[in-house]
Amino acid sequence: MEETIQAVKSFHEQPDEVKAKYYDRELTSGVAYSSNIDLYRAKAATWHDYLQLWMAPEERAGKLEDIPEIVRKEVVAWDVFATKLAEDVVELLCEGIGLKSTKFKELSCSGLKIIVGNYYPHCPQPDLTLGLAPHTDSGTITVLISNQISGLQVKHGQEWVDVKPLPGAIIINIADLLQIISNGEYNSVQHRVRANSCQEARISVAE
Ligand SMILES: O=C(O)CCC(=O)C(=O)O
Ligand SMILES: [Fe+2]
Repeated sequence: MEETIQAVKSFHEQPDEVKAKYYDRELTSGVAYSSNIDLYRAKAATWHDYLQLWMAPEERAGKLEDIPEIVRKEVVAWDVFATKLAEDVVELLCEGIGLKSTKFKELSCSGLKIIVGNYYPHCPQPDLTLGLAPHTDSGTITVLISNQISGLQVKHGQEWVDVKPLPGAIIINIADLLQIISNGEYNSVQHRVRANSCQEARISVAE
């Protein structure tokens, strides 16, 4: 976990010329490095950069050599770990509503896997924007880790609630597809990230 976060940090802290090779706003396959996803839609630029890596299905995933070397080993290891964890959690969620444990896997039929390495640099005017705008994730579930800088908030009723970073913690977000295939028994969680007011960058990795 620590190595994955550190590798994502190292990628983002390289000189712009190195990262520019990966700059791409077409996010439908392979490897793309970009910043504030809603650049051309939102009124205020959200304060974050990200490295997006398609890991599956095979026809969308880049070749192993296309993954920037600075994160390659860590990201591949994280993919194995997070995939197994996600499968185990999805089975438990299935059993949790009285279905046989493989039911969601049969229904989700997506097999999409995307790793996003987020980087939230210090924002000099954090009251004027967000790190990442409110959204729900599109897949089944998201496995999320971050460094110890706060910022993630989830919507609970009408309130935005801070998710306090805990050392070694892994966050599981229910996403849209699971809400659909569970007939709304599980709700896709709205979340956002505050602009980072700390001097140290906030790093998160979502898959
Ligand atoms: O940075 C975070 O904690 C959340 C990231 C996130 O929501 C996402 O990548 O979809
Ligand atoms: Fe998200």
